[in-house]
Amino acid sequence: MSARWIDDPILRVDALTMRFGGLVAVNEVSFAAGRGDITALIGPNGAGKTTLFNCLTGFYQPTSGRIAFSPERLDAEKIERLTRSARKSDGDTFLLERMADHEIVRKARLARTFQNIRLFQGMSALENLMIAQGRSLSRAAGFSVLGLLGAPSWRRAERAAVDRAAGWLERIGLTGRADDPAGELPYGDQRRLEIARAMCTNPALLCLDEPAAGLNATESRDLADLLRAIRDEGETSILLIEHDMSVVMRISDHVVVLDYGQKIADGSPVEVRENSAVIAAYLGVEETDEPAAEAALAESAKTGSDAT
Ligand SMILES: Nc1ncnc2c1ncn2[C@@H]1O[C@H](COP(=O)(O)OP(=O)(O)OP(=O)(O)O)[C@@H](O)[C@H]1O
Repeated sequence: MSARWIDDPILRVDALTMRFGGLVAVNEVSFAAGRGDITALIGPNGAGKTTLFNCLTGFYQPTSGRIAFSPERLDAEKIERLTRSARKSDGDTFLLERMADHEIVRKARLARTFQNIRLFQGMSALENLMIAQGRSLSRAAGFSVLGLLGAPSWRRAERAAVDRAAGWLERIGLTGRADDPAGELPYGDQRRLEIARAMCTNPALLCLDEPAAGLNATESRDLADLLRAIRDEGETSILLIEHDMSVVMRISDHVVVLDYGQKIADGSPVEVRENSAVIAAYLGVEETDEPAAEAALAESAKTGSDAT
């Protein structure tokens, strides 16, 4: 079967391990995420999902392993050459485990959101989206005050930043609340604003840590629609951690399952849903109780049957 995560990965994780003292939170995990795909990382509590995310986005320095990423094209030979050198990148190919978090955001174009909302609560919705673009605005000004005062490139960049922010506010239905403090928006709106903020950095890969957490059924459905639309526009691939199986099954092209720090399954949503190890581990039941577990998984994913 042809799959983008095999034929055209944007991200390849090889034998990634993260230890905290004696605890192995992520144990020799390998997988790829397809360019243009929505890839879901699932697993029971404590499986190592957030730790893996933190390694991808430079919050943790992994104990060992390699994380190769390219917004354009992952080339195996280039990755091997890069691995043998001490360099962090070669053109548009990056080894993320060698990079700091700010470099990963800026140079490799990965953006992430967190389990807990991290908006600037006292700033307006619009300001949150403008701040996300601060770096490209500073670059347009040549990182100088004189640039701010005179450069046409700054004015063009500022216009583009405002347009982008306004476009995202409209898209997430918050135009009317552009000037309201982010912290006063309903929870579901804050979640979508966080995604919009990440999208304002023009990411090649958007990493979302439990974006549906705390959302009601309607908000979850809106979120799924938003993520599918982002994917379908073709500029941004998505990697998400999610416990809500209805969202996972509805939108994912590819699902990777962790349990106790190890990968136990990797495939299409249907393949993973029918995998007995996943049924047993993800639902935390004994293998002998698999029929009951399978029924429960099918129930939790039943609203995902409209997968595209
Ligand atoms: N900074 C840390 N120091 C020590 N142990 C940690 C640290 N971060 C995570 N762990 C441990 O690593 C393991 C994996 O945790 P992690 O948060 O990655 O799991 P998870 O799959 O994201 O879980 P959840 O779904 O509950 O968020 C857990 O046993 C956790 O206690």
